[in-house]
Amino acid sequence: MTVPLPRQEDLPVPLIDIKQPGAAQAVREACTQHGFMYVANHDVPDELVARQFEESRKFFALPFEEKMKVEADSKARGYTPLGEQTLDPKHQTRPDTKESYYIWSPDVPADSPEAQLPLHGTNQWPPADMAPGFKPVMQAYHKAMAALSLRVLPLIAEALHLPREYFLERFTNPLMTLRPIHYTAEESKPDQGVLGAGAHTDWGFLTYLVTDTTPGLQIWHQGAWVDVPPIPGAFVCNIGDLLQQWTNGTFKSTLHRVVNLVPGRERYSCAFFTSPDYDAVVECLPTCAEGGPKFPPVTCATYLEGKYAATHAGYAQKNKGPAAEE
Ligand SMILES: O=C(O)CCC(=O)C(=O)O
Ligand SMILES: [Fe+2]
Repeated sequence: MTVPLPRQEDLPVPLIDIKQPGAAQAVREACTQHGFMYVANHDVPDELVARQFEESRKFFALPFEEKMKVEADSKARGYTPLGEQTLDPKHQTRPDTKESYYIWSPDVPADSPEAQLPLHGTNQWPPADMAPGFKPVMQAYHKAMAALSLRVLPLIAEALHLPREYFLERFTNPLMTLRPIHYTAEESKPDQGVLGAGAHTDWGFLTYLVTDTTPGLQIWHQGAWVDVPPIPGAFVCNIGDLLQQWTNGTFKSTLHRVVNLVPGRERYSCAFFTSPDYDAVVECLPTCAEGGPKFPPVTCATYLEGKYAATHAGYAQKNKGPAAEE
């Protein structure tokens, strides 16, 4: 770690060294009280994080027509332009002021049977002459993040008083999505429905977020929006809806949003969304059953597809029945 970590009392959510003894209990407290934590001592090299940002900046700086050559397809792989996503349609007057790029695993050949499944397909990459470093760096970053998220699973299981391998058995071919994001310099006006990213909860199991030094992430905590600034060397990690449902609401999938309060300043972040196997059934865990199940069982597939269709205009358009593209 190159920069010393801040003191816990100066932070809005717990900072957890995932190798420290007692980490599972600290995770439990963070996930039940905040739904968010900072994850430190994660072994993803700072240098790889920095290279990810370099490639992200270079890609998003390309001309619009070039980026649109790899526009996200019906499997949500590729570039989503400004205006394509509205995370909180009820309260936003305009789409999120951001553009992004989705890179997934599983990444399967287009002619394989797996590619017929929703949300399964082949990653798209910008041509090498347009963005030479993008593919190798994003692939390396995806690999490092996938490895980290599998290392964290036993800790989550322990925090829930489950056998340590419980989630690993349900993450044999998991859906994991890397999403570099670029927010424009436009100032957000939350009371007028203009935001970098509208208020939302994440949909999957756990999300690992890294941001350039620009603040903007806010979480809804005890009736107020609270800033969660980036910490160099740590990921912001939050619970998604699937883990909330799995834990019967014990772990919170917390509402959050992105606001640009510094007009004229762009922002780059990169989210790594983790979810279990496509066909994993998410239903009340035995250790969280007190009071009876609060959510009906759902498969990972059904839940995620619904969310893509509800918030991504491009995804909805490309999947709207037999006449749709592809
Ligand atoms: O960019 C950020 O700080 C947050 C992004 C986010 O919440 C998301 O993509 O789900
Ligand atoms: Fe989010």
